[in-house]
Amino acid sequence: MKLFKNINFGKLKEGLSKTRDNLVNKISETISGKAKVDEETLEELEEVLITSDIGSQIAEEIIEKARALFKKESDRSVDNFKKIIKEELEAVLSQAKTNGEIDLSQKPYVIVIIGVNGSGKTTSVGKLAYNFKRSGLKVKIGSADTFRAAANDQLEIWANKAGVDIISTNTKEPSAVAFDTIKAAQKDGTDIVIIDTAGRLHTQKNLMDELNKIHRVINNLLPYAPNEILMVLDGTAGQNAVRQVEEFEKYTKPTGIIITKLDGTAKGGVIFRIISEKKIPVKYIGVGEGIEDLQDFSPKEFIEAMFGN
Ligand SMILES: Nc1nc2c(ncn2[C@@H]2O[C@H](COP(=O)(O)OP(=O)(O)OP(=O)(O)O)[C@@H](O)[C@H]2O)c(=O)[nH]1
Repeated sequence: MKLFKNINFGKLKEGLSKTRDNLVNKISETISGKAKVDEETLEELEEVLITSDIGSQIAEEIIEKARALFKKESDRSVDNFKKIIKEELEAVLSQAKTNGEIDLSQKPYVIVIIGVNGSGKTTSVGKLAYNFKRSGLKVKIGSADTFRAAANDQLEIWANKAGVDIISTNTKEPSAVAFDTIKAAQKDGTDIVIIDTAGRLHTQKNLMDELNKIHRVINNLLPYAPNEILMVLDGTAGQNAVRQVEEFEKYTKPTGIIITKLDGTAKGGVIFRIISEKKIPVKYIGVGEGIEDLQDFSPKEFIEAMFGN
């Protein structure tokens, strides 16, 4: 089923302003006043790209591509360079693209949300539930963050705001909450179940193992599930976000990524590294604290918003 697409271009552009300053505006400064992009300028540009958060590998590839194209085309104008870099960055983001559809042939469709503490999991669950509800789907949230009492209250507030059901048996263990939520969903024909989990670090082996237990319990009830394991990454963590994915991958297999807090950070360039190195699709991006501020991720719109056209 094709879902309602939540992309507010103005908000996206505003949210990416610091990342734009750090990347696009620095590129513009380096080439401004120059009629042509010569070899010396290309080297300066490589430096700018490397010091942004896109990572040195992508930076080098872009400069190599520009160099090769300039040799062939002889159009060394600043505009042509900007065109090349836009196309290259969009190609990086398109490496792990999704069609934005979900398969409801078997219900409920189950999404498990994972990530380190404070990355924005609970907030993203609330926003996701709201987006799904707007697509006309019946949604149920399972509050399997049974470690932090406040997390439950927080999630209940979000569920109320989104107007969806929540199962929060906070005296139980997380996998039992997942069990109860799916049972309840089967009973009342819920389309989508979203399971929130407690924040954890890869060093907490027992908590990491618990993720597998939640997975097993869901899979025992529904052999096709979970349909999605979405890892939430705090965009302000920059390069650290890539390491977090690698550490979690030792225990579980994230099928998609949500990058939060892209508003207010200059480090949004990390999205390029995540996609190019991990080849895991970025499904949603958080650009604010409000319920409408979880947007669908689209490479084209993201690049247009970054370059500010
Ligand atoms: N500006 C901004 N803030 C966000 C965004 N997403 C989450 N936050 C804020 O980040 C903080 C942490 O969010 P939570 O959703 O509580 O994070 P969590 O991962 O559930 O935290 P734990 O349960 O402690 O692991 C809150 O203050 C949120 O308002 C976003 O996209 N933009």
